[in-house]
Amino acid sequence: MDLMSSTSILPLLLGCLGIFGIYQLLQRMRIKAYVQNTVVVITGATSGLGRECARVFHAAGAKLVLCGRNVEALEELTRELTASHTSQQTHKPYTVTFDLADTGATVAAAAEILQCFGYVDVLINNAGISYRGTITDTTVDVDKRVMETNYFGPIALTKALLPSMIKRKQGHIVTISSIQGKISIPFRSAYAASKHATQAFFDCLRAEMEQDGIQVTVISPAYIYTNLSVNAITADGSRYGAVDKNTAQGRSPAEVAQDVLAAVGKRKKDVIVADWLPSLAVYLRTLAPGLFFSIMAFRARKERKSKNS
Ligand SMILES: NC(=O)C1=CN([C@@H]2O[C@H](COP(=O)(O)OP(=O)(O)OC[C@H]3O[C@@H](n4cnc5c(N)ncnc54)[C@H](OP(=O)(O)O)[C@@H]3O)[C@@H](O)[C@H]2O)C=CC1
Ligand SMILES: CCCCCCCCCCCCCCCC(=O)OCC(=O)COP(=O)(O)O
Repeated sequence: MDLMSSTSILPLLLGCLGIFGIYQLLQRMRIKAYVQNTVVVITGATSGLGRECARVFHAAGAKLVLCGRNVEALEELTRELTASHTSQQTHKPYTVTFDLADTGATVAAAAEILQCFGYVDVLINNAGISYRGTITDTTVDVDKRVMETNYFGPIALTKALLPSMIKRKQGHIVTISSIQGKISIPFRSAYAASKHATQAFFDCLRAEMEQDGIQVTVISPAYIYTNLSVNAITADGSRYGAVDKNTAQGRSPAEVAQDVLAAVGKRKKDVIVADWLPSLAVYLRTLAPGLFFSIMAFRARKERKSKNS
């Protein structure tokens, strides 16, 4: 009987593994076919997740337009990508420099971006800044600065590029939000608000653009080991300047960039890129809000106490 069941289970297991392998292969082919030779614009390409996305999409054969404020960093990345050798046919990236917090500059940059290859297939709104502070100490100017970069900048760029996508009846808007676009964590008010606004805007956009054949993907990662906390602004607008423990324990940006590529290639609408705890927190916020709020209040008390001691 044992022999019978093991001889019938083994081929079944091998069959399942084979089907899974074929499925994975087909998925990879689908992603590659979607990205190869497509024009992909990446904001915040000078560091962290944006730079890794540039590497991953370049290696997949995309035609890149790399955006940021730091010309030298963009040029250095372009040199690195141009010198890299893969079996895949790759394309030399263009660079466009502008400050997303400046709406006029962003709209002008959109025209420059369109001139690079004549059209845009995929826009990845990745650039962003973080923030740390108590609400009572934070000036409204700081709230506005975070919103300018994380919300108004990406929506201005998206609005400026949309007409050409609508004309072509083709395009894909990708936005890097955060778990903090779904749940709010104490002492991150401006950041969480900007990411919640981002989630809301791009959810509306997805519905409005469906008839025009334009895809919208919102990606919400948990902690990634980048310079985000170093560049974060504080209650008085000064730079935070340190790597937080949570950030240092986060996933590698190269790994998350692979998840971004997969989400784009599979035309996902909304993706959480996180381990079980942040994912559970998102569900808890919806299913047991009272419990979630108590946990956040406890977290705030604990953090305040450790700062004061
Ligand atoms: N790190 C994390 O734990 C997580 C990050 N995210 C999100 O991922 C995205 C990328 O962040 P990450 O790579 O971690 O952080 P980094 O600080 O490493 O990168 C941020 C990028 O945004 C650009 N940027 C910032 N301000 C502006 C501006 N005003 N105009 C133009 N570009 C600007 C920076 O370019 P410049 O050279 O011009 O400064 C830089 O390239 C952000 O949207 C962030 O919110 C989401 C969840 C977790
Ligand atoms: C059994 C119940 C468990 C409920 C657990 C609630 C615990 C809440 C954990 C919340 C983790 C959220 C992680 C969010 C990570 C994230 O998005 O941070 C990335 C950033 O956006 C960067 O932010 P930073 O704060 O580093 O500037």
